[in-house]
Amino acid sequence: MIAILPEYAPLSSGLNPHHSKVVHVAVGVIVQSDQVLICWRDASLHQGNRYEFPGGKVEASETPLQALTRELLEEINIQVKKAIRAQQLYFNYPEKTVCLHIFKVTEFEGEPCGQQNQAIRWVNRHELGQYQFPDANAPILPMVLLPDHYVITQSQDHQQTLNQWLDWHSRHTPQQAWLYVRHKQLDASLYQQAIKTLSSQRPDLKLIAMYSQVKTLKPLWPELDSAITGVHLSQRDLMQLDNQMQFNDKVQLPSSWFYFAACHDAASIHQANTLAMDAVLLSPVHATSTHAGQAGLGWAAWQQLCAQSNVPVYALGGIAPDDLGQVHQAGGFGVAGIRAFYQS
Ligand SMILES: Nc1nc2c([nH]c(=O)n2[C@@H]2O[C@H](COP(=O)(O)OP(=O)(O)OP(=O)(O)O)[C@@H](O)[C@H]2O)c(=O)[nH]1
Ligand SMILES: [Mg+2]
Repeated sequence: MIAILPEYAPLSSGLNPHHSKVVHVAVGVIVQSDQVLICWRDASLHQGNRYEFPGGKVEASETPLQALTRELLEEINIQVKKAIRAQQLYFNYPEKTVCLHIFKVTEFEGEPCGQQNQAIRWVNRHELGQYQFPDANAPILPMVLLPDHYVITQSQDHQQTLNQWLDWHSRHTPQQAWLYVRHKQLDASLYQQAIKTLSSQRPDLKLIAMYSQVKTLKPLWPELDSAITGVHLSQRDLMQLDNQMQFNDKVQLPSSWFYFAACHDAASIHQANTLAMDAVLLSPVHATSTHAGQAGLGWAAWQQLCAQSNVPVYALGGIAPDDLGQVHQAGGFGVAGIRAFYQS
């Protein structure tokens, strides 16, 4: 969901995040199954007379997470127990530049209650678009729809026909999964067939198509828009795009899609920030048999790169669903993978 506006000021535009004029704000998107908590923002406040996610300014002595914990206690009287680092949104309002440190809060103690008489309400995460938020908030709406798990198709083995490969994925992919349909050997028409087959056999899945295939398919197959949820760019695809304008103009892909990009280094993360990808897959955490000869980054290097991303980061490369807690500890958002993610 490319939501970039000229007011968004990613690091690459020359804005220094440590510049004293940037107001750092910790913001909590509190999620309980499909419900998200929103609060009314009084008309007297900056960007008031709208809904907001609770939070406030980070004080000089605090980390964003400490500020989040303090603000959520002060504003809605809850104790944050688990907060996942999700996004950093730099935005130039006419009056000031803010950096919103967005956390997804999944565990807390206490019953949320407006401590400044502000109205609060739980709304369905699919219906957030019906409410008006401060201008900087647009990328939060797609973020709350992102899954914890991002599943990638297995490679088609030599003894398998395409139909057998599709059948296998139809039978083994978990319910409601987001499935990246990765198949480098198919030409555009077979790839289209594969997407059609999977979306009819498993309408519950959210299919992510290869960006390189979609560029060719798009003019030929208008229904593609509704068959897939998003596209996945390789690091190479990502680095070949010069700027946002080029991305939208050249390929004319719908802005309602989710854009995922593979990243392996700091330059590609920087590019994903600039192009406002919805999420990145940072790999490989560990060496794997699918990418023989490629060394793993290891958690320490992975965490350092992850910290440079302004968009949600999935860990990929020798990762299993059980690693989600460790990924959150390292500042990541979700887990991605191949073998470990299927049902037997
Ligand atoms: N809390 C919050 N602030 C937001 C959001 N989106 C957004 O642009 N902001 C901006 O972030 C800035 C700081 O937020 P705030 O007004 O909550 O700060 P605060 O709780 O420390 O308030 P205070 O300075 O009155 O004590 C404001 O300029 C506000 O417009 C949002 O969703 N939640
Ligand atoms: Mg506040």
